[in-house]
Amino acid sequence: MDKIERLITWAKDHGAILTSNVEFKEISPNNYGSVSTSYDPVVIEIPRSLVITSDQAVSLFGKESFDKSTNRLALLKLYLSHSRIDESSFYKPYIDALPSLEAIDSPYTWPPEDRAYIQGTNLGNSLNENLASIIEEWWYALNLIPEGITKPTEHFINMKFYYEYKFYNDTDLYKYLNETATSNWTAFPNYLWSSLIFKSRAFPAYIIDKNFPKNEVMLLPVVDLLNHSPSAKVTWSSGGNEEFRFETDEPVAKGCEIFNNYGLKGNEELLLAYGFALEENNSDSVALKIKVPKSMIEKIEAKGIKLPTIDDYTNSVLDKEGKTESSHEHGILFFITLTNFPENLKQVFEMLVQNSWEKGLTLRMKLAGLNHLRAALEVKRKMLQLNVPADSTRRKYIKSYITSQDKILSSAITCIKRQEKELLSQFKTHLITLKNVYKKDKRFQQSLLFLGFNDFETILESEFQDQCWLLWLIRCYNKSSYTKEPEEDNYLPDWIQNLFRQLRRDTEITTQDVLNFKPIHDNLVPQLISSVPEIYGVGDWSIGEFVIAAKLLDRISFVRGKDQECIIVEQEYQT
Ligand SMILES: C[S@@+](CC[C@H](N)C(=O)[O-])C[C@H]1O[C@@H](n2cnc3c(N)ncnc32)[C@H](O)[C@@H]1O
Repeated sequence: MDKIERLITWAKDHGAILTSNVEFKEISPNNYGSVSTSYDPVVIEIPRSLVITSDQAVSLFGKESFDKSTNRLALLKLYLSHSRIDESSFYKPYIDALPSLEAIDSPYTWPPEDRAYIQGTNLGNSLNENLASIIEEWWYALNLIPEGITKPTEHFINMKFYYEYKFYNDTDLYKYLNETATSNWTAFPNYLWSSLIFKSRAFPAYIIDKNFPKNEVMLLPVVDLLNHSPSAKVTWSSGGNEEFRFETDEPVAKGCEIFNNYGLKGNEELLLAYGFALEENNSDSVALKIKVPKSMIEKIEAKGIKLPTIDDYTNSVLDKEGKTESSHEHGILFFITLTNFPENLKQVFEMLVQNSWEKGLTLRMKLAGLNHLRAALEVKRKMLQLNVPADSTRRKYIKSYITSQDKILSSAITCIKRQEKELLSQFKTHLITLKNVYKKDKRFQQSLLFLGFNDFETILESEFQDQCWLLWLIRCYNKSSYTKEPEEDNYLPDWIQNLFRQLRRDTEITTQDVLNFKPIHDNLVPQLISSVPEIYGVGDWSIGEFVIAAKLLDRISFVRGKDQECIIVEQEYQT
């Protein structure tokens, strides 16, 4: 009799009730599940006596340890590790049928070459941090084991891991996590196994007993053999005897797998806690963490922008532990899905680019915000390694995870581009591109011939745009010196001249500013004065003007897209 048969027999012998169409089998190597043998609804009932709750851990470690503990689950996890060495355990048929750490195949235990594929993803980036928090929890639990409990002979060697793991490289860690005997129950790898068993198989305990706190979990033999389908319609309930009842809402066709529904889980959580990912997963999301100073959070909230709450975090592998609703002290965590691009994420970026001349929400803030956000998403997308060979089940899952992240990021970027395009066309008359300047300011255009720029493309090729902007802004400032220029030959908006003057008056130029801009000034001005004195030999063209021009450009423009095109925005600036 194999381990699954033994488990089912044990469960039935102790009161579990299964409809006759439920058959358990190995669906794929190491992956057990159930199929229906006839077109009928499925019901599985598990009596309370078969369920593992914290009550069992209390009976092993004593009530005192539990009362001392602020983390009851940690002791329950230790209980499960311990139960593997307990040959007389009532739950032995269940414990024996649980998958090994290797079979769960969480990224924690992958070999370094497979972990390398998820580098740059949220999952990859947070893996070591997540592992560290499980190690902390293990350490905490070890210290709660009462004196009277016999520990393995290697117990003190096990404890060394707590102090040494930080010095382990990926290969050391891989070896350590995969080579520890199950009998050594206090060793960290066995605690990790237990953690993953609870992550991937536990149910809320209050379903069978309302006295359990909402966050307490239980293990349900037999029902936890069902695999996950996000489209499965099932009901979990309990009758008067504290039994657990699983039922499918519809009949399951003969030969089809009987699925449970683990809830709305993204691929990141599925891969980390369950060791698999779904190719098509509507619940998938990309988490984006934005670090923002506390004062800015207050400013954002004062504007009425609603930031994500703790509920939004529960499905993420990032930032789960110990978060309070409004702290955001480690960053604000946003979730982007294929169908939902969060408005508040956009609003936060708009606030982040606000400058001291902007009081309300301006057009420049909207455009700059969108561009910064797009850049952040593009960086995230570039980090993804899409070329994972699908030559093993694990790599197939990795590929599904990464492909899905890429799809979500790409759709978010498209959404941003669309919103930007709409703004650009709606407010076209408020925007000044360098190309506009080059076209409209004929005098300026001609003066650039002396620097070797015969057309606008040459400016782009030589990456002279920034310097070009500075020259033109200073020319705007000096507008009053060009009274002899015919109006139609130049383009020097008064509003820019006014802002420049204002900034020139209000700004104290530092030595560092002068040092920064001296090379640009010295490289351009003497040559231009001698070649085009009617433009560059009149008005003010000192280093100070270059400093102010750069500061002004920064305040009245935004930088657009991959080409980093700078565009000036005409709007109300409150100087
Ligand atoms: C609650 S258990 C289900 C029983 C499990 N298959 C077993 O052999 O013990 C959850 C585990 O089943 C596997 N699993 C569940 N749903 C899956 C799916 N849709 N595709 C692939 N593996 C799945 C994963 O290994 C996951 O960690």
